[in-house]
Parts: sequence; structure tokens; C-alpha cells
Amino acid sequence: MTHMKIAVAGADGRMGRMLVDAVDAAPDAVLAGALGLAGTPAIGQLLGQSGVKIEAELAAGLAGADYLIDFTRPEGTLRHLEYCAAHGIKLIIGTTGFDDAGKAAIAAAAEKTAIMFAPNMSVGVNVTLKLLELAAKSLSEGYDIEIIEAHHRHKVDAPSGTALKMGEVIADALGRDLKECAVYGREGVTGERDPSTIGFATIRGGDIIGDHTVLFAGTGERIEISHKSSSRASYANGALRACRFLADKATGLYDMQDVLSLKD
Ligand SMILES: NC(=O)C1=CN([C@@H]2O[C@H](COP(=O)(O)OP(=O)(O)OC[C@H]3O[C@@H](n4cnc5c(N)ncnc54)[C@H](OP(=O)(O)O)[C@@H]3O)[C@@H](O)[C@H]2O)C=CC1
Ligand SMILES: O=C(O)C1=N[C@H](C(=O)O)C[C@H](O)C1
Repeated sequence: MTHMKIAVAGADGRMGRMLVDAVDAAPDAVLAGALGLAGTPAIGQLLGQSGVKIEAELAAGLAGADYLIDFTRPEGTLRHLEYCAAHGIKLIIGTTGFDDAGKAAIAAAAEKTAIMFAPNMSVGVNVTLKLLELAAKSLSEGYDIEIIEAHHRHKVDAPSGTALKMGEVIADALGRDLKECAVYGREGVTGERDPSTIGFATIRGGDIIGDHTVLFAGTGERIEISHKSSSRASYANGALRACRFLADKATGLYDMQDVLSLKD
């Protein structure tokens, strides 16, 4: 069997460590490289069954890799993106918090190499996105929509990438533009709720891995659609599925809905 040669960026991070374990456990993959942030204690550590060293230099960390799984920070991913596009390394991006320019750079790089980019790689969240599309279409009148997310105290971006994706899916289903209808938190005398808005609320604390609830609040009833993560393994397993999906793709930008055949 040919093994997928996979490198992991941010290899010493919460997701990086989970991804190294998932690659080691996969029968069809081998850990072929690891990247860390220059000047940090992670550099030089040996990882996984094969004892791969965490490197700061992209050329050293990616020398033997056909895939890079990247769950880092937007500035790190954008640096890795350039290298992967230039060297034909397929990229699986889980990092969240990109601005429009960052997203455009990812789309442009996908003309040179195959990229899977998704704010949440768990099967459950991606099925939830489909449920939200259906719910939004059926509850388009008379229901106020609020998205509530909770994460651990170390998370640096808000709202979560998943919450924003949920907002986009709902806004698209309703023919609205999320940029125009999103309300990020409320304070003071806000006035009555505008029914055309989609509200976001963010909770940060402890070791919550990732909870998302969308509330459709009507008159005399409310519907809540929730997903709760109890392990980061679901994200890591999704990233491996994405590698398998990209195996026969040379270029193109894909998301988890493509990987899971959830697109109409
Ligand atoms: N798509 C999905 O399914 C999921 C996405 N995520 C996203 O993944 C990202 C990482 O999350 P998590 O693992 O919890 O975060 P961590 O902070 O635990 O890990 C981030 C890793 O990236 C490294 N890093 C930080 N800045 C840079 C940089 N500029 N260049 C290269 N490497 C860098 C960190 O190094 P150091 O520690 O030395 O600073 C660390 O190793 C977040 O954006 C998060 O939202 C998380 C879970 C699931
Ligand atoms: O930072 C995290 O932990 C997570 N980030 C992703 C997001 O921003 O949606 C996915 C998941 O919720 C965990």
C-alpha cells in the first residue's frame, strides 16, 4: 500500500499533537514532517513513531511531504500556503480567523495546488450545517436567529470560524448577506430586535472543546440545533479524510461538504 506522506504544522499545538497521533494511527499515512514556530521550545522535539523532528524552516519540515495539515494562525498558514503552492504540496487548512484578503490568497493558491479549507472538520458539524440550511428555509418568517458558541479559555478568535460558517449557511438559505445582517454582541439600550438580523454570542472558559447552538426563536416555541465536541479527535479524523479526498486532485479549492459528499 502507498502511504500518504503527511506533515503537520503547529505540531506542538492542541490540534497539532492530536493530528500527529491520528497520522501515526492511520494505516495509510506516515508522518513525513513537522513544523513549529521559530524560537519556541518545540523546535527540535521528536514526534510520532518515526521520530520526526519539529523544524522551523519550511524546506526542512516539508522536504518529504506530499500533504501539509495546518491548524495554526492565519499569518502562519499564509506563509505555509505560498510554499505549498510553489512546491505542489496539498494543503488541509483548519486554521480560523482569516480576513477577506487571507481567504482570497487561499483561493488563488488553489489554482496551483489542491486545498481543503474548512473551519470545522468534524462530520457532526458538517451534517449540522445541512440541518441548518433546511431549518432556515423552513423557518424563514417569524423566527429570530441567534448563534451561541462556547470554547476554551485559550481560543484567540471570536466568533468561532464554525459559528461564522453557520451564519453564512443560514444567511445564504434566506437570501441575506451575513456581512449586512450579523450582530456581534449587544450592550446598553439596543432597541428592539431587528428581525432581519442574525445574532452571535460568544462564551470563553475552561477546557470547553467547542459547542455551537443555533436558536430559532418564534412565537410560542423555539427550536435549538446544537453540536457539542467532546474530543479533538473528530477534527483530526476529518483532516485525514480530507487528505484521502485530495489524493487524486492536483489543484482546486474544496471544503468538508465536498469531502463528505454533502453538496446538492
Ligand atoms: N477546522 C477545525 O476543525 C478546527 C480548527 N481549529 C483552529 O485551529 C487553529 C489552532 O488551534 P489550536 O490547536 O487549539 O491552537 P494552539 O495555539 O494550541 O496551536 C497553534 C499552533 O500553531 C503554532 N503557531 C502560532 N502562530 C504561528 C505562526 N505564525 N506560524 C506558524 N505556527 C504558528 C503554535 O506555536 P506556539 O505554541 O509555539 O505559539 C502552535 O503550535 C485555530 O485557528 C483554531 O480555531 C481548531 C480545532 C478544529
Ligand atoms: O479553536 C478551537 O478550539 C476550535 N476552532 C474552530 C472554530 O473556530 O470554529 C473549530 C472548533 O470549534 C474548535
